[in-house]
Amino acid sequence: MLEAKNVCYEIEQEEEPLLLLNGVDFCIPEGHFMAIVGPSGCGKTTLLKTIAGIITETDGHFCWNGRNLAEDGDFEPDEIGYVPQFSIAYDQLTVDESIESAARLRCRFDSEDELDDIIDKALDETGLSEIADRQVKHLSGGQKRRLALAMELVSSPRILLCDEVTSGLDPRSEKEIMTLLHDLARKDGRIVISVTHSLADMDMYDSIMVLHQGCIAYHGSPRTIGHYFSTGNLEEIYPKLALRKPADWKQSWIKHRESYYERLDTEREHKLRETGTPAPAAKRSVAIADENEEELPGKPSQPGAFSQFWTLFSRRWKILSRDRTQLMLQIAMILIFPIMVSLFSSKGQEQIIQFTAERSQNLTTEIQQAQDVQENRAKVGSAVSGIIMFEVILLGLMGSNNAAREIAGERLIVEKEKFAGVGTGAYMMSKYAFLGILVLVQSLWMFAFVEWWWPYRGDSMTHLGFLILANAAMTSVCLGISALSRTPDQASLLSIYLVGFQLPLSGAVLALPNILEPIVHPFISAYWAWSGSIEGGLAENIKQAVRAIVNTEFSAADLCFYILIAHIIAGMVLTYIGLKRAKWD
Ligand SMILES: Nc1ncnc2c1ncn2[C@@H]1O[C@H](COP(=O)(O)OP(=O)(O)OP(=O)(O)O)[C@@H](O)[C@H]1O
Repeated sequence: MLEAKNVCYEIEQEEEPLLLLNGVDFCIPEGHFMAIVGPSGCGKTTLLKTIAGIITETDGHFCWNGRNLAEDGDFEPDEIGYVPQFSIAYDQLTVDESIESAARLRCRFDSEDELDDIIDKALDETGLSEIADRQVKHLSGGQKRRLALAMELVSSPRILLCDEVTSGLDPRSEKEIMTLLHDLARKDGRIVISVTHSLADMDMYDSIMVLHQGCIAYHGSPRTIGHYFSTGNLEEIYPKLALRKPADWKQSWIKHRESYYERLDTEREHKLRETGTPAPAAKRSVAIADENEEELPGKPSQPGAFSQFWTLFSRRWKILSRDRTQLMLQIAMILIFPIMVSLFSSKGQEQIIQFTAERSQNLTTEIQQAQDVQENRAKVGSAVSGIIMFEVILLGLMGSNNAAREIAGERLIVEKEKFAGVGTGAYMMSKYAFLGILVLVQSLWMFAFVEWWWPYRGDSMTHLGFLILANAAMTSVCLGISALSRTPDQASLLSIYLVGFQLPLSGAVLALPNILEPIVHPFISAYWAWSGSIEGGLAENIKQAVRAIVNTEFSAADLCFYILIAHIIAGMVLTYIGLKRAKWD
């Protein structure tokens, strides 16, 4: 039994308190199918979110089978299912894969056969078996709603909360979804609460709650709603609500509540007798439940963190492999960026070869050609510095492209999956593992391709290490931005700015004013990768040539290494903080 006891939800708006839920009281027994209706903005979704625990009531509390959810802990993730207004399935996956992914993330099972049974049951209950292999992007609106329900059913929740799951559907699909919800309430004694705008087929519900500006104006049988509002036409209820203040409706309901609840009890007992189900001890209106009520047997528990990580990680690869645009962009960047560096490097190559050759000749020849060497040295220094910085900047750009939308672009799905029990750590590590592979492929290919055209003069492995770190640092920081941003566009914009500032603020082109350098450089990963690669890896004569043309001080390779690692860690911390914060809106 689910009870609400004087639940209020208040927010501050323009420094004024605004009561979105005003003393909501109700009691819903098992196997009950309830609609929450009311004019737009009356607080339906807010009530659903407080029941789900997505937002916390500012006064009052909910009880679930006698358990005070505010004091004794919220619902377990597998006790409650929440079908939001937005889609929670990836377009690139099939119906079957979406349900499988939901099941792997939410349920612990002993064998693949058990998993198959869970998936088949969800497909069967929602009537999706025949289109199990169809991709989500090809589903109709009604089929998508069914899929959302199927993804909730994998954990056999005792309460199913549905937010506008019939909105935008044609009358036939709407009826089908309502019949499905009705049947789901009848099965396993599940409570199904459906927020809806539609006043069609109200008879299918066991009870209807009418909300008016956060107050309950009515909660009772669909057969008595017309009598309560003194109208034979349900469409007239909303205009009638506007005729009285919400507080008056609330008082009126409190006065008449008991008699309407008794009628609801009678109807319920009648229904139970019809279906041959024994009546539970507690009636809905009395609000007394057995605190020691047993859990339904056979409920699957949550899977471990590694299992969730692996499901998320493999799902991410599957989505990438089927997302043509993303895949083509990745391939284009991986292939084209190194070609760009190599093309630009070809001009400096001749001088570098000459310069290196001259240095290897005997001393007398070198002195004779000293003037030429001086000239060449400037060209070589500028070419080597430019090529390394070009590689670093392009890898930074790839890093930003890798990560900027990675979390912000699927934020609502993340929230939904967290709500269903997916751990923040598992989610975060799946992103780092996925992006880590991209970083390695991008950096290795950039290094190998450019190396082939323009062999690095010095310790190539050090150079490679700094290229990987440059990409990893930018990827990690941009993932942090993505986790903290409100929208994918905001995350993209911030990340692009971050990349855009790397070159001018690195000091590779023009030295920064002395006063700014120590303040700005710690945040510029391109500086540390460029500096580390030059200081730590280049042959001494080339290093001297670079030093001669750059006014910026280089830092020791060890320091560059540690600062880039610090950038990666800072990105991880930001990502964790961003993921921990709930961002449903
Ligand atoms: N975080 C918030 N800040 C300010 N106002 C809010 C916030 N959340 C909700 N509201 C306001 O509270 C009221 C109730 O919102 P809610 O989404 O619960 O309404 P609803 O009945 O579900 O509306 P609809 O039927 O249009 O979806 C609305 O006026 C909404 O603008």
